[in-house]
Amino acid sequence: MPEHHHSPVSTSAPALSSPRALRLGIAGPVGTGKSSLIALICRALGEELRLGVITNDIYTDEDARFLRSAGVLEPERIRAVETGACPHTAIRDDVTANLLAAEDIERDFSPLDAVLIESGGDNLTATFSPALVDAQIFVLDVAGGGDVARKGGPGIGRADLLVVNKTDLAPHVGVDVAQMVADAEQAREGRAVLALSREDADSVQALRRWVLQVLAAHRSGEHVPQDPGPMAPHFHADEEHPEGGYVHSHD
Ligand SMILES: Nc1nc2c(ncn2[C@@H]2O[C@H](COP(=O)(O)OP(=O)(O)OP(=O)(O)O)[C@@H](O)[C@H]2O)c(=O)[nH]1
Repeated sequence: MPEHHHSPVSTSAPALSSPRALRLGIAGPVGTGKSSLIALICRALGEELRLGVITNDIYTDEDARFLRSAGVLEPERIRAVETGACPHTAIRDDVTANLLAAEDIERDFSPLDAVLIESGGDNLTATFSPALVDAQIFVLDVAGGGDVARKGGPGIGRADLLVVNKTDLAPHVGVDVAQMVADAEQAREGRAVLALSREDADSVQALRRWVLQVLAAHRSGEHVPQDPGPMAPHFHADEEHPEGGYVHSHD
């Protein structure tokens, strides 16, 4: 056999010249609407962009199943990482499982424009490592109270976009959305804040524009991934533990 052989891969366009998919993280406390926001992005952009989704849950693939049943993307384009432990670890300290999932989905559906990665867990300050995502959205909702945005934390203060979600509920929970957005803008020193509701088409359009803008900046090389900083120490419930759980941090 000769030493050399012809590669079936075209050599005219080196793979490195096309930037890989934008990896966009979505974090935020439990129930603020992360899965729903991913569904909104898929509905608003699924026709014009090639998308993939990765969800993180401790022991289930519940979020992935919700998104598959919402019918916003082909089911194969939605994958679950079961973290088996603190889901924040899988997006912050040991991102291996998520990186592998991102690389797999990018390869299987090549080329993809963006991969949306949903954080699991319940912590108010969960942040993604810039080793995993190029940009991140932090989601709060009005039902969590108007004060949350003002109190801040790494995700709230320094994510690329802060979403104040479910604004349609504001009148029912006595929250002044304009005030909550103003407080958030102050806590974020002018970084982007978006008041969102799935009931408000204009706000969904604004979310769509933001994603397209970040994608364009990622492709042109203008976008520089930021690290919002490690999340604050937090409590994990654990039945086996004598005190019912333990506090740990991701420094
Ligand atoms: N009124 C209203 N409800 C919403 C909106 N977006 C999401 N929800 C509801 O909020 C609840 C939580 O939404 P999810 O998308 O499951 O939230 P999540 O953050 O992914 O939840 P976990 O994965 O459990 O952390 C669901 O009952 C949604 O239907 C919204 O814009 N307005």
